[in-house]
Amino acid sequence: MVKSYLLTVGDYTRRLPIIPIDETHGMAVFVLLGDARMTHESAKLLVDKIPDNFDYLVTTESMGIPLVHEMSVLSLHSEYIVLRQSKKIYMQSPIAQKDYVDRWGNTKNMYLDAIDSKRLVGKKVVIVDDIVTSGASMAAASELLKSVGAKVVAQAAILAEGDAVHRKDLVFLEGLPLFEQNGDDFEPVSLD
Ligand SMILES: O=P(O)(O)OC[C@H]1O[C@H](OP(=O)(O)OP(=O)(O)O)[C@H](O)[C@@H]1O
Ligand SMILES: Nc1ncnc2[nH]cnc12
Repeated sequence: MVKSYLLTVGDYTRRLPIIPIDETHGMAVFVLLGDARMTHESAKLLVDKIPDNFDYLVTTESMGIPLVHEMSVLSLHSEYIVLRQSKKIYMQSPIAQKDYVDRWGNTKNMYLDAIDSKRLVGKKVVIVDDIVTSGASMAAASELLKSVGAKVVAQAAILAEGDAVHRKDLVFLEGLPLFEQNGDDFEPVSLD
């Protein structure tokens, strides 16, 4: 019985609080933003696992941003691309991946600045995120990138949560279980 979950990535261990996500399930909350050591460690390990030969790392805001920044520095790529969750006034002709359904059942959009889309035509990209759960964000990013002519050569995340551990098309560092509620406590759902 646990109310927190100990996660180790490389040399660092974090105690993740478990919160209820519905009446019967819980999730261990992994917040990368602000954790410079974990970001650096994860970036170092992920860079070693993705193909060497790519043009851009791409992420969806927001938690993936520090990670792709660090991975770009480590892999000697001077630029990276961020897909936005809202349309910004300064975006010129933003390209939208519309109405994808996230794992909470919410309808979301994803936007790419047309300036970035021009840079991506025919380029090899690696999509990076902090965590993949339902895969909805990664799938929407992949569709959007392919629609502008980029070639997705790998998909990578620090954590694969729940059933995402079984994905063969995902490079990841660690599995993170989902949890079943048992009274006031939570038990991890097996990742097997
Ligand atoms: O595989 P999925 O079910 O799509 O879940 C994973 C996504 O959820 C989180 O992002 P969120 O949309 O919560 O935004 P954030 O990065 O700003 O926290 C996380 O950073 C991933 O992008
Ligand atoms: N376990 C988790 N912690 C924080 N954000 C998430 N988004 C999806 N799964 C998450």
